[in-house]
Amino acid sequence: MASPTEDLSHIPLETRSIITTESSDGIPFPASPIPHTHRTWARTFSSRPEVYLQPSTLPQITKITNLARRCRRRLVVVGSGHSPSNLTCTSSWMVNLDKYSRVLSIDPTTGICVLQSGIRLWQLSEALNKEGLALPSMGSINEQSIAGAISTGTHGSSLKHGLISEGVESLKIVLANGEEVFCSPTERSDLFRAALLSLGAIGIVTEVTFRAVKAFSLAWEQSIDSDSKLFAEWESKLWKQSEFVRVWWFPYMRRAVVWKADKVDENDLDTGVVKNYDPPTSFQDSKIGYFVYHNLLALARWFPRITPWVEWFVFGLQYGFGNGETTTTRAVQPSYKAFLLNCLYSQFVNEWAIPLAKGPEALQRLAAWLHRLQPGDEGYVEHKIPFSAEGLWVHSPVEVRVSDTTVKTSGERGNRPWLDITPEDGPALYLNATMYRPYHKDPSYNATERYYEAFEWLMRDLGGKPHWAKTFAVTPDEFASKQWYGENFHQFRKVRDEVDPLGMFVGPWQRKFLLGEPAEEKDRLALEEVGFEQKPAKEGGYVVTGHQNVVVA
Ligand SMILES: Cc1cc2nc3c(=O)[nH]c(=O)nc-3n(C[C@H](O)[C@H](O)[C@H](O)COP(=O)(O)OP(=O)(O)OC[C@H]3O[C@@H](n4cnc5c(N)ncnc54)[C@H](O)[C@@H]3O)c2cc1C
Ligand SMILES: O=C1O[C@H](CO)C(O)=C1O
Repeated sequence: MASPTEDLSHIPLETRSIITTESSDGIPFPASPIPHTHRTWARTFSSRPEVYLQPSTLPQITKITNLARRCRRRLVVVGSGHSPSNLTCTSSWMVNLDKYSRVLSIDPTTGICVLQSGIRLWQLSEALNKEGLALPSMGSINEQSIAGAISTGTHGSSLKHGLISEGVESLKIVLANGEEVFCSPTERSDLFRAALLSLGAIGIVTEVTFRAVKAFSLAWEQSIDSDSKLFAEWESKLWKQSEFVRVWWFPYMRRAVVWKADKVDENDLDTGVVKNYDPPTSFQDSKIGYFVYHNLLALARWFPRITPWVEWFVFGLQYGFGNGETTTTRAVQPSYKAFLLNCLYSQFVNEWAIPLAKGPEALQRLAAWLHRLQPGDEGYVEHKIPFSAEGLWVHSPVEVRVSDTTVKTSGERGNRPWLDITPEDGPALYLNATMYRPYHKDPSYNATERYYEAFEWLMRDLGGKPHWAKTFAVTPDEFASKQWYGENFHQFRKVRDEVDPLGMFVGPWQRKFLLGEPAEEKDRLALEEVGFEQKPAKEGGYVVTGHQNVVVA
């Protein structure tokens, strides 16, 4: 690494001179020599950090933290930038751990692996597979860093599993004072429960000890059928029929795809009784299907009324126009492949967790609202949503998934994140309302805002809480309210304030949703970043700009 003064000509002189003075220790300050533009996966937000850092050693991470304090800068750690909100945006210092991503050890017998926290889930899956191991459960993609997936409460879909973070045995985290500390369910468990879902507000998670499971293949099948069948089987069978079950619901067709998967017996695979095979290429996985759907979505920006027809046409080609057995697709794939979903285009996603039993009511009320059903209409239920759906057309599917965080995690065991959004006393249902942004252009006629306003109203009415990573319009008071997190929210705050009293890991997102606005400007934290301004970007989405707090208490 060349001398910081040569490399960092794009950063303010004042900061540069501190960095230079502190650089006689021989530890490189791993900053990008050129300005970096950070973009979220969906390109909904971008920002220009003052410095972009990719450390590859612990001393470098420690040095960054110490220098950020000296230079009075906020630090943001970014994984793969897959969180859809402006959570990872900053004009201050951004740290990415793609070069701090080694597997430090794997024990094939116990499944315990020790990981540098920047490792992406696809890299981890590859490394585990070589040792005959796998992740116990996964969400729809494998691009996330392990730390990023943990930090927002990422989940898959299974009643036998909770959040991805339930496999975490212990963590190491570099705190704002530059020290790396260890935490686990039995050592500093308050810190552990905060760091397990930290939204970047606690420190830099540097090392993750994770319990993997024996590698497995999944025999999966999916069929499309009427949603009334789904509701009829909800309690008795739907979510219990296989270890992994996920559903995609199509509100205009009133149909749903059920995907279910079970582990294949190891002996059957070894002896060749069962063989891995991929499913046929689906419409949306083909170049033509991808292109056709993208353009139909673009057309629907101008002619939203065609949206139900687009849904029928595209998903008919994708899953079949009939119902039931004739639409079934099957495959047997290694787990790291079977879980993956083609997420297609830039999108907004608004996802909430509600108690599982409320699922049929949620979907029936949402359908009644979207279809503007009147008493006497087939499928009518009273939706009670106090907003109009007149002239509103929305995209599909709504992703319908489950988890049960009560099986392996709890406060008593010391491994339930303080900010876990799922019920503490039973299984959770996640509803994820997707709105695509064809060619990075938002749907027209305020469709997203209107849809999400109603969707969120309904989710609240059913006792839900929003997924931390995604889009939501929630007031800070709601997060801090008794009904939502009880004491847990305050426990998180207490730990946070103790380990980061100067606000090195606080930006406008954390301020708004986790800390709440201070009574007076002088009460802001010395290192926090403030004042996000969002301006429309030429490429679509928003450019986010913030600045360091200058009012030092
Ligand atoms: C296409 C797509 C599919 C998705 N599928 C699912 C799904 O199936 N289920 C689900 O629950 N979610 C899903 N998500 C959401 C996704 O899993 C989360 O947003 C996850 O946090 C992304 O990981 P990341 O590495 O990109 O983290 P980022 O988005 O970069 O960061 C997320 C948070 O983690 C913090 N962070 C990252 N690294 C560290 C670290 N080392 N130390 C401390 N804090 C850190 C960041 O500061 C930030 O607050 C999906 C998102 C997309 C775009
Ligand atoms: O946020 C998410 O995006 C995909 C859906 O496209 C998914 O499964 C999420 O969760």
